Amino acid sequence: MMKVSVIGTGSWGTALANVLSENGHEVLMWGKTKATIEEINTHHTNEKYLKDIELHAKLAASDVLEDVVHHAEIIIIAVPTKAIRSVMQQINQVINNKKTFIHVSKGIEPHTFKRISEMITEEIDIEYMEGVAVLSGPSHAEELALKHPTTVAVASENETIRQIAQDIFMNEYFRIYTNDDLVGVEIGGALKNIIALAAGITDGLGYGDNAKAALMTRGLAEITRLGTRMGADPMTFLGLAGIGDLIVTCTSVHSRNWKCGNMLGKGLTLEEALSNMGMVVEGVRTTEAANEMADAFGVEMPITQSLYKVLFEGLDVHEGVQNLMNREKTNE
Ligand SMILES: NC(=O)C1=CN([C@@H]2O[C@H](COP(=O)(O)OP(=O)(O)OC[C@H]3O[C@@H](n4cnc5c(N)ncnc54)[C@H](OP(=O)(O)O)[C@@H]3O)[C@@H](O)[C@H]2O)C=CC1
Ligand SMILES: O=C(CO)COP(=O)(O)O
Repeated sequence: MMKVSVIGTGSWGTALANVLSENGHEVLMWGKTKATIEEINTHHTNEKYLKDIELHAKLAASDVLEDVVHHAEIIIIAVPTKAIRSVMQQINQVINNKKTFIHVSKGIEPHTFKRISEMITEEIDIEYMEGVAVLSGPSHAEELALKHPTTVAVASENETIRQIAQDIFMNEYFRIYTNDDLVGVEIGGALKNIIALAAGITDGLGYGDNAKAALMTRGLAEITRLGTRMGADPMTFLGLAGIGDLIVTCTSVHSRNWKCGNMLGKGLTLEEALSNMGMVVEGVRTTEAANEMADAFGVEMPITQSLYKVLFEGLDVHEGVQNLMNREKTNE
């Protein structure tokens, strides 16, 4: 059994830390909100993020980053993409030996187009970096916390790290597949959130399964186009981190991206929809990044580009759908 640290006490960090504790590892979580830390340590719950779930009795949390970083050689990073750089900079201030980072976040940084593993590598001094991996796939925290069968991929350029990640997480309800396509697994997890927002919008507008199936299929085509341009293996997008995660996020009642899109389809503004959520909706910022990337690399991404106009330029959602349907005739 191993010591593992988990950075982030939100829904995904808590669900994964709970699995690691269930698997017998000695887990210490870090979060910035004292009340959450106290609740985890005292009541073994995290009601804001994982309602009605009793956490493993040995799962512990702290708001002292230094203690959590020094606790283990394996560090799980589970904060929203927007917080990655600042959290990694704080970790770099207190780190004192080599660590393996396994991140579970789904996004791309606007303007720089950096993936999460690239941001982590940039922010941690090289002498403290053992390696980095991503864990991603169709997995809502709410279901994993209930021990419902869940499968994900873990990708790293380093085979030993892939195997360590597989070994620490895997159990009878959480099945981990290794994958050597770090770029593809990160890009698939990030870009599916854009399509889930769009699927939420068409559901909110009252369109049915035809529209959603169209978005998922044509969405996968544009994810694959941008992903391969970034160096991913196109086959990755037919796996858990591609189509698998696209299915779960576009069809699940748990998806924050789908829920946010649904509110937009029902007429709420982006600001209103986001303030109703209270949890991270990664797809909004990723749409900004992917829209810039589509322009910069000359990759055709009509769904992403229409959604960008809806989110950031005030395009009416009905018009967004009409624009997509009335594009130039083309081959599949
Ligand atoms: N939820 C899920 O089912 C899944 C989520 N993911 C991905 O995991 C990542 C995290 O998501 P999730 O756990 O759901 O998000 P939540 O919104 O549930 O929680 C976010 C967590 O990050 C913390 N946080 C936010 N900003 C900062 C900051 N600047 N510094 C330190 N901590 C910060 C929050 O702290 P506080 O509470 O103190 O504000 C909170 O603990 C996302 O990229 C998401 O896409 C991936 C698969 C499944
Ligand atoms: O990535 C996820 C499921 O695999 C979580 O999706 P949401 O952020 O839309 O809830």
